[in-house]
Amino acid sequence: MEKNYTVDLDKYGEYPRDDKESFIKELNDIEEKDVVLVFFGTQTGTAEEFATTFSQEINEKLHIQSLLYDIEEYDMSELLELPLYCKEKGKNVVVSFFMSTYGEGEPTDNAIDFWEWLQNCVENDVNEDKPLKDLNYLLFGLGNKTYEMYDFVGRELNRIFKNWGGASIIGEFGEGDDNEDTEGDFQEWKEKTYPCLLKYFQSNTNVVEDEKNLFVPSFNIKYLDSSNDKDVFIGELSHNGPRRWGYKDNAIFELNNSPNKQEYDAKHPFYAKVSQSKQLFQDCYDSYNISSNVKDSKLYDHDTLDAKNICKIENNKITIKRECLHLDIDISNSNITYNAGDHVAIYARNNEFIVNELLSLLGISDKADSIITLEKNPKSKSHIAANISMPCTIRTALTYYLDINANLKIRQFEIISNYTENLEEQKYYNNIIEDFKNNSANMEKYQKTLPQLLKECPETKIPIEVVLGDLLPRIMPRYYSISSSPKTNPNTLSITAILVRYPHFTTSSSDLQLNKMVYKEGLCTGYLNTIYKSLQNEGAIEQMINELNYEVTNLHPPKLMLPISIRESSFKLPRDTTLPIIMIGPGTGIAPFRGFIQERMWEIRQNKTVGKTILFFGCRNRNQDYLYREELESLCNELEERKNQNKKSFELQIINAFSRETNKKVYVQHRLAEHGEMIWELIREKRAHIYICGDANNMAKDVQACIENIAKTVGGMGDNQVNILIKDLKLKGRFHEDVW
Ligand SMILES: Cc1cc2nc3c(=O)[nH]c(=O)nc-3n(C[C@H](O)[C@H](O)[C@H](O)COP(=O)(O)O)c2cc1C
Repeated sequence: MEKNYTVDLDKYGEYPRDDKESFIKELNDIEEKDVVLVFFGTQTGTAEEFATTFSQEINEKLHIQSLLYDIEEYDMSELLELPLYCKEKGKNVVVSFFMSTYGEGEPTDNAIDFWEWLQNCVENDVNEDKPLKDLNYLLFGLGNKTYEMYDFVGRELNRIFKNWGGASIIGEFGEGDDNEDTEGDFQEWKEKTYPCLLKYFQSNTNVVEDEKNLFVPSFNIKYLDSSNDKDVFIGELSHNGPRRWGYKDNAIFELNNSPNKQEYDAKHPFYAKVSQSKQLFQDCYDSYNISSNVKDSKLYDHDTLDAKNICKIENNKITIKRECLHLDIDISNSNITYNAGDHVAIYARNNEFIVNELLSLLGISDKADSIITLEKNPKSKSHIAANISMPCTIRTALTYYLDINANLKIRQFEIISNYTENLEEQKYYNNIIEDFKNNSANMEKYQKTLPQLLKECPETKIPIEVVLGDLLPRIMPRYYSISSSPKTNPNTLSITAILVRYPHFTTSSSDLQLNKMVYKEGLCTGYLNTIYKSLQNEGAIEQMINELNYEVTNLHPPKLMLPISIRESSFKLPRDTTLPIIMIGPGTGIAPFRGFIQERMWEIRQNKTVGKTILFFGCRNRNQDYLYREELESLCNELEERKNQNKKSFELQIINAFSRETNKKVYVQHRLAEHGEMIWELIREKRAHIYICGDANNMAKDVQACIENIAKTVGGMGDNQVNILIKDLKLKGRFHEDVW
């Protein structure tokens, strides 16, 4: 496309990378004059789901063309050119953003380039020019109010756009609070936004909500009779093309087409062998009361989820086993490096049994291994990109690309409701949609996955192109704090994962009464558990190697290997090893601290001077869920012995809070308060670093409040001084949080 409009872009600085697409070019390729551009910045997929819903709904319900974009893939500096381009071409464009906040008020990984560029522009003070003065925008920020920097990215973006002269077409911006009800917030925002959009585009269409069969699938499915092996995706994420695995010298390795040594990153994870895995809890259970409106509490799904061994129902109570896994992941020959405190991304896949179950419920078991592609449906105005890498088999799409384990959201119920002729089922879907409109919190009742819903509503027949193209979100990587130090073993990286399991109650479509118990497993921890269990079988690895074959319809990534990549974190030990550290990490919050302690042990064995190292750890009971107890005790003994032998040693103090050992609930913050004087001395006089890891909702806040209280009671500070102290500690990198 020839650009015959000019803006002096030089002074705004280069966009961070030059491999970006041009959205102006794509805008130019379509005939429509009125267009909404929809960008999303997401880490775990919520912003993408909202952006997709928004984009689809304005196509379907408002009949306005929209284009949906992953912000990472586009040169966002074109925003500055957009007003002029529109003027010249007579286009009417609204840009919309769905942006999540991560870390401590940071952008998501896919928004980093955009964010860097924006910051650079702000530093260069371009707002003098009001470069966006003819740009109309919409913004929905996603965050969680328990974080200090709530919706920082959304708020900051709104501030910058306003400064640059942009105009929000609804006069404000939306925010979704994950701590309360993001979906409800989104619904409210849409209700305000849709009439404004129609008004803006002077459209005569009304928002059509209740008309049936409005939904037009975005794609048609095409079955490929045969396909070149090399083109068929078998579950890999990389844009660089399919991967193959081979086996040589006792090791499985990736057969790489490129002669260069492979660099592994988020788009191309490394398939790592799990070299060791073990259970860390003993006899630990969670108990839930079964409410009186559950008519028939019996276990369901027990074949696929091993429920009989995990849950018990007795006396109106359901008891679910708590388990925590330790996995050592082998990263030798990968070139991967990490630091203690970094995160590892794990790319989970769906449970094989549930995939088979879904295939059967969809009535397409016979087509599971057919190679397909999705092609744009000419009848649809939708411009969404499919969430799967194509061509691939239907089984591959449902195993590796699409999250079939996620609870359905309202938009999905709306789509599904188009695909049943059964009056009971229709009534059921209408009820859910109505209930949600009355109060979005009602969705709590309808937490179910697609396979669960199809079991309840067998007359619902959703075409596979809708399931693959419109219905299911993509599987997003899950992040874990690494629980080891590379200093101890550069070829191993460990994770500590508590298995996510909780009870669910299903309804039957005919009476809307809760009537069956289902126990639900988290996607990634369920996957880790499958690997753990498989590795307990003798000969598991040999069997996996035998399964590596080269028939395209049978090809899959090695089943027992974990696709991983590293995400750097600012949660780091002080470079000066002599400084004391205070670590507070109950439950799996201990993970990075295991790495920190390993690293300090390594330092001392190298004869370095290491400062006082204190860990506050909390759990229920020392005999059930005290993570790494033996290991920690043995390290304390080793240090004691070093002292006795007049070798260099350091003080490792483990202070425990066991919440269920006595009648009184004791948590880490209580133990912290008991040691107030020592904590204060370490902070004020010894330049200690403080680290908090674990639950963001309660623990992290209570711990910070406790430290503030120590500053007041022991340090004699007033409220103002305490605020300054905490800000100062954060600024100087002496107060770190890794919370979720
Ligand atoms: C590790 C982590 C850090 C987070 N940091 C923040 C934050 O600083 N501010 C905020 O408002 N929300 C924060 N959140 C909450 C997310 O923004 C929120 O859950 C959002 O809905 C996620 O959207 P996504 O699925 O599109 O990534 C954080 C969440 C996690 C897991």
